[in-house]
Amino acid sequence: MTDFDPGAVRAFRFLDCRFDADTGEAGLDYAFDDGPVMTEVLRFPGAPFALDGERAAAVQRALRLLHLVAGVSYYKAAVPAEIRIEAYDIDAGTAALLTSVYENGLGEFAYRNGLSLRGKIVFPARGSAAPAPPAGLSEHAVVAIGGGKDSLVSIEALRAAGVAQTVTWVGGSPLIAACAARTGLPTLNIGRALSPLLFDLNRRGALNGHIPVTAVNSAILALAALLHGHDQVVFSNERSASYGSLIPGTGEVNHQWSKGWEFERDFAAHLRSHVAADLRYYSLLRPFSELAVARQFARIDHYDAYFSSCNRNFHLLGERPAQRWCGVCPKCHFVFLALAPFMPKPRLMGIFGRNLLDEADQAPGFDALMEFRDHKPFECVGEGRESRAAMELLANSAAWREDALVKRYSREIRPQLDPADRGLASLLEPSDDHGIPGALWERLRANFGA
Ligand SMILES: CC(=O)N[C@H]1[C@@H](OP(=O)(O)OP(=O)(O)OC[C@H]2O[C@@H](n3ccc(=O)[nH]c3=O)[C@H](O)[C@@H]2O)O[C@H](CO)[C@@H](O)[C@@H]1O[C@H](C)C(=O)N[C@@H](C)C(=O)N[C@@H](CCC(=O)O)C(=O)O
Ligand SMILES: Nc1ncnc2c1ncn2[C@@H]1O[C@H](COP(=O)(O)OP(=O)(O)OP(=O)(O)O)[C@@H](O)[C@H]1O
Repeated sequence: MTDFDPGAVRAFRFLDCRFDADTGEAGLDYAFDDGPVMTEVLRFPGAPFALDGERAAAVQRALRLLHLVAGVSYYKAAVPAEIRIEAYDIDAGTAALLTSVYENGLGEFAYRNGLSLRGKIVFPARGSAAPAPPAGLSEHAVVAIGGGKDSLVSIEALRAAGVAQTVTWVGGSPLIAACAARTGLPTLNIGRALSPLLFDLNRRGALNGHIPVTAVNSAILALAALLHGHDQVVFSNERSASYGSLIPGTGEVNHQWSKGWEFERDFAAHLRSHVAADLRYYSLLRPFSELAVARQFARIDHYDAYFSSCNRNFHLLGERPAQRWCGVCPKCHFVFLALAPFMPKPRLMGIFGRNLLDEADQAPGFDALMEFRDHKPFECVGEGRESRAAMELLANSAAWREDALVKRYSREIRPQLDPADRGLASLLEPSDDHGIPGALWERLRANFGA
């Protein structure tokens, strides 16, 4: 049935949002024109919450920010020309942040749907906002866990640095729950249910595509931190996430824009200025490349039988893979390639249950990672130069050089590359763009050394 016509919708409406401190349940309401109310529901464990004074006010501001950011899932179903915010006003700074999140975060969605959204997403701003005061938060990290290698590297780095942390995730993934339990640390699992009406619209002809899910999770964790009186939200987005896929004729399209530095910098500044002056948001892995993070992950084997970076595990609806690693998607290809230079071969094959680099029919997947005759896939994978550098290391390794795809690289791809295009050293150097607190950064830098 395709009876929903996105082109006929005039306005997307942010109706209202509410939080019940006795139950820990939040409701976020949206609608198209005069259509039914679409409600997203979040459940924050730990209720009842005793909130008063500045912390109660900060929670209310964080709730509104979440309402505005999470609206992207619903807005994208029709991308109408008008946006209305009906229960409260936002200032120009908030409107600018949201325009950036919607325009950039829906970049892949727009490209795949043949739409041009630049300059067309207008959040109505009214009035001004006073700078947010501190909310009396205590030093404690709410650290996001996604079930893959990156957040586990951060969790272990925070543990080594002696930072108190609660391992936190959104949604009902059993895989993430198992990884979180394996850390042996305090955990927090936040429930999130999208409105069933959205899935109904999808079946009836709505526009669909990728949304900036890390922006949504960031807003959820910011609210969780305030509810628990914690002063920092820590993500594990690496430097490579700031670089998109280069599409001939279109330019750069970044699947993981909300994992990039631009989003992190702007969102962190917004939380401090508009939500609570003492709430920090940063990515612990921001200065590092995917390869530097993979090298760090290879130094511990505590999670080998638990983690997975394969996104096929994380669908809300439908099938999940029988194994933790499907072995054929871009994330499986990339993580196998990135870990191979830093892990004993039997260990890596034990994790994946197979040797992806000896499967000749998987050549197109690895070619795309290296940006050879294809663009980098729309997935959370490293830069092309990282994949080339990893393959170069394997081509020089007795353990790997006879495997089908490594041999093919040496024979067909390597001769076409400039040596500067396949070097490792510069990729392991940390960069300066990050928001990690000073003392922690010094310890982390030492911990990540060669
Ligand atoms: C797991 C996954 O990759 N899902 C993407 C997929 O969704 P699909 O239709 O196959 O199924 P479901 O995940 O079950 O979702 C059902 C529909 O629900 C809507 N929806 C879902 C989550 C949400 O937050 N908002 C939503 O509106 C949507 O209409 C779904 O069809 O394809 C979708 C369309 O391309 C993607 O939007 C789904 O991506 C999820 C939001 C997701 O969690 N993806 C992460 C695994 C992911 O891509 N992470 C990125 C981070 C990128 C970023 O910008 O933050 C990464 O690791 O690189
Ligand atoms: N369900 C979730 N709830 C909260 N945070 C999440 C969730 N899924 C992912 N994240 C966080 O989003 C960021 C990006 O996720 P990403 O999948 O890249 O990381 P990962 O799962 O730790 O590692 P990998 O890159 O190996 O998959 C990480 O900080 C991760 O902790």
